[in-house]
Amino acid sequence: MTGPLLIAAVLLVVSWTVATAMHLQERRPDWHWYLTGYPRTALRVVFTWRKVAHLNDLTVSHKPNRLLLGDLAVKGEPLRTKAPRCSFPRPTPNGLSLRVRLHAGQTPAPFLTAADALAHAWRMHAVRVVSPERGVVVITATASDPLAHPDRPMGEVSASLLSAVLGALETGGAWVMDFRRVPHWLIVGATRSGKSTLIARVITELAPQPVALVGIDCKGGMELGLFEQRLSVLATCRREATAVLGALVVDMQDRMRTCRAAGARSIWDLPEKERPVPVVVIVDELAELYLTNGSKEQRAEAEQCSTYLLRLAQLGAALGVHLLVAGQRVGSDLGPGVTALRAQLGGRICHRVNDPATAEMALGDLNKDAVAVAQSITEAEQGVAVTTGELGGWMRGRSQLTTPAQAQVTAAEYAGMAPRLPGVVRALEDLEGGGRA
Ligand SMILES: Nc1ncnc2c1ncn2[C@@H]1O[C@H](COP(=O)(O)OP(=O)(O)OP(=O)(O)O)[C@@H](O)[C@H]1O
Repeated sequence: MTGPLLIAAVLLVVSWTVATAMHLQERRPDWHWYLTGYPRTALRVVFTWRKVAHLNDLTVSHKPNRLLLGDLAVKGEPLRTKAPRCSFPRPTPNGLSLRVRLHAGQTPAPFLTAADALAHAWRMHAVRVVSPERGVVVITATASDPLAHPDRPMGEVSASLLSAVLGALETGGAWVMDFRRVPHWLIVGATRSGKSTLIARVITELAPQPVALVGIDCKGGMELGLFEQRLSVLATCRREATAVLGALVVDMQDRMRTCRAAGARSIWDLPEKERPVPVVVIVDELAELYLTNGSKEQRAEAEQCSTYLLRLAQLGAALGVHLLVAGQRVGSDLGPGVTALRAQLGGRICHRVNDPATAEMALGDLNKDAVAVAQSITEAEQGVAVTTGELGGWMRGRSQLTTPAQAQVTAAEYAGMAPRLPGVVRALEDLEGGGRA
């Protein structure tokens, strides 16, 4: 009797364990990883490190080369290789990471080359190698592709003013655009790479917040027009854009005076009741603001527009005026103001690009490694981008797909939240009175 009972009990325990594991995997993939995948993989890394390092030329020779004659080791002493010391793998929500201390004479290059081999040896989805300081490389391995489910980033994200959860990063964590931390952002990418989807996502996230959204879409408002109900102002041609940006510069000067009178260094130091509403200016297709037909009038307008944008970028951070600028290209060929503007846009997001120069322009001045990674994004990877992170680092991320219809619904839902910007609206109305372009 005890035999069947025992079998039944074992079956019960096994099925309960399997059910719990499946539930965890579905609901809390990070816990599932910590409890099952991480211990196994950490041990695999520790026990295979020496061998893997040896096979991938990550070791140094223990004995000096003077014992070698051509390819032969003389004196019959076997050459002993020494793997660099690595820390015990630290768990991350979707993988693990370890620090490797290089031997004298070693460089991070062979570790970068060996990334694929390490991923295979450790049965991981991908391995990334960075060198945060001289003599050290950090190897980060991810167990599954978090970019396959950008709508399900792991870990908690605290919702804060002026921050938007865009999707997931390759670490599995949330990809957050926080304008309080990084005040201005540049988004580049070829056509159909995911720029508009990302903008739609940002607007969807900011719509419920007490933030004024100003749209500048010189393609006749075709993209940002979808969100018009939630926008405080929408400019649909360069003439309107110049008027709107000029009025924002005046508004910014008012803010400056308010701060000075209160002895505050930024609007965030002002008492809440006196604090002006933060503004995010969204520019879709930057090139439209700079391109001219060569006429004197158009060149003057483009120059004026560029000066206003630059001024907002230079002074806006502390005064609660933020820029989110998107375009297919941001080259100096658009005009001299573009390079200066780009330097002010500290946050960079680079989708798939058509030419290496665009990736270089978007990321090259901040991080050279990131340029090569951005260039490797394929056409099938819509929404995937390389984004700059903290301390000059970078990361791949994928935005959560937000369709125009979804964004439109959200914009309509929060239409009543759109703060009024009387000075800016007046500037646009004055222009209409004088005849729109
Ligand atoms: N994060 C994403 N996940 C899945 N699919 C995406 C994502 N982002 C974009 N796509 C797909 O790619 C298509 C093109 O995206 P989007 O319109 O955002 O590109 P774009 O860079 O703005 O192009 P254009 O410059 O021509 O306006 C979308 O219709 C959508 O199907």
